[in-house]
Amino acid sequence: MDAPTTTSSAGSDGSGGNSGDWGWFTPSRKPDEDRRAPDRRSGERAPSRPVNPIRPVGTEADRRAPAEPAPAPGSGAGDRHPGDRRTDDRRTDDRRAPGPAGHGPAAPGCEEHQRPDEAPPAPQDVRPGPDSPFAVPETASPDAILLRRTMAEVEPVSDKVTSYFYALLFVQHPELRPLFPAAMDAQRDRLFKAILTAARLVDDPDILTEFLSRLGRGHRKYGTQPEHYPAVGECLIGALTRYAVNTWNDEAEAAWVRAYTAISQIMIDSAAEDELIAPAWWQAEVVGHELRTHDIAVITVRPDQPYPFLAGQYTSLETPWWPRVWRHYSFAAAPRSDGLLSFHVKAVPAGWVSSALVHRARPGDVIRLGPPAGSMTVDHASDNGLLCLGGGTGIAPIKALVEDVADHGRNRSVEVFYGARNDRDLYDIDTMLRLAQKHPWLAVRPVVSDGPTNGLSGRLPDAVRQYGPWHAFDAYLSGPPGMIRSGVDALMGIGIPSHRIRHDSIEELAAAAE
Ligand SMILES: NC(=O)C1=CN([C@@H]2O[C@H](COP(=O)(O)OP(=O)(O)OC[C@H]3O[C@@H](n4cnc5c(N)ncnc54)[C@H](O)[C@@H]3O)[C@@H](O)[C@H]2O)C=CC1
Repeated sequence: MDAPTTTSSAGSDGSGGNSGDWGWFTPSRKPDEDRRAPDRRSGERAPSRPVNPIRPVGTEADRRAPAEPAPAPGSGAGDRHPGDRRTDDRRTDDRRAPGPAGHGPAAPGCEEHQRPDEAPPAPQDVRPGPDSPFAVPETASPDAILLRRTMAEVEPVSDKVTSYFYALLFVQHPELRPLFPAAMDAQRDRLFKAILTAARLVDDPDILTEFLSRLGRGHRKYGTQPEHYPAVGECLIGALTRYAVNTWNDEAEAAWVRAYTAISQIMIDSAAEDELIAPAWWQAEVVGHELRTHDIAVITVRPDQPYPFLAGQYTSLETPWWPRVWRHYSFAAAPRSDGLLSFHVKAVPAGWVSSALVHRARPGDVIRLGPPAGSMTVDHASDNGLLCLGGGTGIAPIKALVEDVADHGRNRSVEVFYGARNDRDLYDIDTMLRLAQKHPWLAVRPVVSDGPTNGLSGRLPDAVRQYGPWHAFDAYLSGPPGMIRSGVDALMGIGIPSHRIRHDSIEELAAAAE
């Protein structure tokens, strides 16, 4: 979320608070292909910890009750500065069920909940259409049909559902508030989106288990405990009950309770297994901070204990200045013998974490790292070449991949197209060209889209089309979401099949860019 999140790589720092791995899921691989933890001891399993059954919050009468227009903790008006760690303002006096008229918790931002004197919305046909993300496949199980119907109904009002969900959660369970960032802006839809993703995958147990296991492990760094899951489940059901007025009934509720119970169980079990082999987070001291442009820094850190990862992966990172706000960054170097890790960070407008890392962090500061994640890694069993497109700071994991190929000594052909808006933004070109001088199997081509250059002009995908042939190459893309989208289209257009194209989750990159 972040309080439960993840998948692919990153470098993401949108504005607002969030944490975690929620939105990062691209179901690209089956669990047996997951190479997330190179040193994971596969045989050892933690005993399953049964999840408590969840109990729906509220009653039929409550559903129609209005919300009291008071801000919920962390919801705008009531928010403190996100850096403020105080937790002494828990609204224990508000600890009551979402209640009869006038006593229910307000959704953040005082959103318009239904008033008691309003007629309930007329029942409508809310069956998901064929183009809906919640379209019901013919093979769907009865539970999946019920879940998808609910989702299709609440999706257009997901903002309200999410606000109400968090209002319920923080009023009913104030003890959970400190697990979340002080400012909830970006966090708000992460948890809910992840729940919906899980519910959508309910008929695909392999992918669902992979997603939830990653999520469960990723939640350890937020301090999530097994006993928190029923609380979240109750409030989820409470929010759905209120907003899925057309599709909610006993059957739907039972399906959601079953789904949520199964979801929680997988997350709890994977967290328990992970506890046996890895810390919930790593502390890392900043040992190098190099400002490459006015807004891009290369930061080197020393973890307090060994940090196993693969080149091409990313991690989540929390700074001391914005507690509980986690951002994703890719490792900018392959694993090193001295254990140091490096990141490329661009300060984006209203990006709290990125701005702090670029303009405030200094050697000696201590940050926290979550576990490694992402599947944009090199298949060392293949002889294919690597075609790499790195846009802006998206060059960071590409550099790590190049080093990884070099470390494996197989001299596979690697062709890097390094895109930037202008020459000045090619902040890592010297490093990349040095690598190319050292390794005859590596070619690096700078591509500048918005200004004069002595190199290639235009957009990365167009530049790639001018070269090739690429039929014996696997493709790796890293950069802004628009570049990934157009890059994937271009590569598929020139005949590279989708299973040989790797990139981080576009959804997450897009969310981070908001
Ligand atoms: N720092 C890190 O570790 C990582 C960062 N990222 C992501 O990379 C991005 C880097 O942002 P900036 O450096 O500001 O890059 P930018 O916005 O300056 O663009 C970099 C390159 O991508 C091209 N590009 C941008 N939009 C495009 C589109 N719609 N179609 C085709 N080409 C397009 C540009 O022409 C330029 O060549 C961020 O979204 C970040 O989340 C991705 C992976 C790792």
